[in-house]
Amino acid sequence: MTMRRHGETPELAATLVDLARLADYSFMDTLNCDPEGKANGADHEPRQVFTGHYVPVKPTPIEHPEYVAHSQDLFRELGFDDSLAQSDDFVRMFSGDLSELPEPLRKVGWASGYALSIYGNEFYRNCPFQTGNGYGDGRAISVLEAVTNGQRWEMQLKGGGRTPYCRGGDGRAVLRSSVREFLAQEHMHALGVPTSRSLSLYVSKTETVRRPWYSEGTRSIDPDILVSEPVAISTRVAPSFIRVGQLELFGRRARKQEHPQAMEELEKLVLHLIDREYGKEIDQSLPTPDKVVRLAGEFRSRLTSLVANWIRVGYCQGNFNSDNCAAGGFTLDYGPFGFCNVFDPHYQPWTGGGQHFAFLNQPAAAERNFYSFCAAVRPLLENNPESLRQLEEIQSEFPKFMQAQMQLMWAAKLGLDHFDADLFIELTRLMAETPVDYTLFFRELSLLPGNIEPLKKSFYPSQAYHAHPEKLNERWSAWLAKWQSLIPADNREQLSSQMKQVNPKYSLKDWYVVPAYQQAAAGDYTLLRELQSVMTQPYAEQSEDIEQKYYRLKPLELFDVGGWSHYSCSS
Ligand SMILES: Nc1ncnc2c1ncn2[C@@H]1O[C@H](COP(=O)(O)OP(=O)(O)OP(=O)(O)O)[C@@H](O)[C@H]1O
Ligand SMILES: [Mg+2]
Repeated sequence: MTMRRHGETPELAATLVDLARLADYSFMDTLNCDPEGKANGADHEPRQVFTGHYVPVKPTPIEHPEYVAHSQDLFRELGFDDSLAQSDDFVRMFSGDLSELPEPLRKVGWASGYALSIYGNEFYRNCPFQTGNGYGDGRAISVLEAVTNGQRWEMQLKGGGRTPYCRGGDGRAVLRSSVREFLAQEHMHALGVPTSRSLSLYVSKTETVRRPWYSEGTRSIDPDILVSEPVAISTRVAPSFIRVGQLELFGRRARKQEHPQAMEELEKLVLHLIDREYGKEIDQSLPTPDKVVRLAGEFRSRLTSLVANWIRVGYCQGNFNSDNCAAGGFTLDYGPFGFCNVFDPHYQPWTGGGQHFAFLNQPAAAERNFYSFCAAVRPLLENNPESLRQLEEIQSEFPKFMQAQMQLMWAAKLGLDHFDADLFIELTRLMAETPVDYTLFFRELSLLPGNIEPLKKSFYPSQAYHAHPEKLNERWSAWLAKWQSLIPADNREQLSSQMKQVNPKYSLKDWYVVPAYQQAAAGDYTLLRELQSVMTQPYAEQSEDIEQKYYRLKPLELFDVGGWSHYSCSS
């Protein structure tokens, strides 16, 4: 699909011919297909999948799809014309109906199995058969691999209907969670944080499903009502959707010698991962054990950098299990995530997630996922003590690398060349005690204030502050003076603009998104479009009107409100 040239008819541009030209399904021959999978993809009942990397599955289209949004940025990168997003055959394909696709596009998509480790502990209970063979993409179905400008992309429908891994679920996603994920992916990309991307979002005008959710204004921790919500399909795009959990599924099978091809299937998946995600970093001609060791080193650097970036922008993934940890080292699965308002090391929007996935615990959670990754690939090194030793060294040095990334990140947020532990510790104390709005504080600091007055814009009213304003103000002033003595005195303008590239002005807080998806459910996409525009340029100052709306403290009455501040389930 190319840019529409002048003089071309919309009908021509709206065909899928160019998309078909970009299509490349060669992986289907490299990887193993589940031998029990039905070739026509009519495989929608939960069942055990014992072998194979993917199962052919036909998506279930949503009824009467309506266009909600597409990512103009990603369309541009792919060379797609914006008008395509609303053209009939594009809408049909990306709302789940593959039945009329021309060759070589395929009328059947695919889903993959994966395993789950929660904070490093292997789980089987999540699988309805208690074996792990029934867990995986329960509602995510890939429909296309395409190569454009030398980059290969996999396109995956989320909410595209049941797969053998649906575990009794309906295979659907609702508009609410789809809007959140759609906006968040493109926002993260604009923030410079590696992520799966958003292609398109369509909603059904007639089909709804019931989900537990929060009544308006409730402070209940758990959802207190069941609501009927329109179903939607969003399409996300990435070089691959291989998760640490997916490597684990095959690693566990190889470790337990579950079937004769188990080791070969693990090796194929690992080589596929390298090809899709690490082709530039890892030499094709190396023997597998060397490739595995290189892979571990590269993944460690991506993962540590990713998590430091999350913390830089105030992001909490919320559910950082191994099955939500992309092996390509980018952000995946925007379910119970959140961007923090108040700085709080324990910030965790998902009430079911526990403290181990909270904001500043994410480096430790990443470490656990990295250990699960190492355990998954280890069987490939069994006969190779030297490679095993190297893998163990890479694993044991994870905390050191993670800490180095964190210190680099904090130094950059503060505009410093070096991390200063004392300055940082006093800052986190002050930020927590006052308390401050994380985004506003660092953005105001990026303007290099001469005194603490401008920083007060980020202070939330609190008893602690009001009880002893002089005391805290004094400590803030002392902190600021010390900070000023550490930043370079010359070229302040350059320092300020550098800090503004690290400290975003806008981030996608939930209290901005709730009204947008509520409006969208009523068929009005005005707010959603505004958020799309504001949040895809998060470092820019933007207009005064936008600043007044989106650069401010969270209203106190919205704290602790279910659906606005926390959720027990987000799907
Ligand atoms: N409505 C549903 N129907 C079928 N399966 C579901 C449904 N909701 C979640 N699942 C499956 O439950 C598992 C855990 O859910 P989780 O919230 O991590 O994933 P998700 O948000 O669906 O997906 P992803 O990780 O692909 O972004 C996943 O395997 C997912 O596919
Ligand atoms: Mg998930």
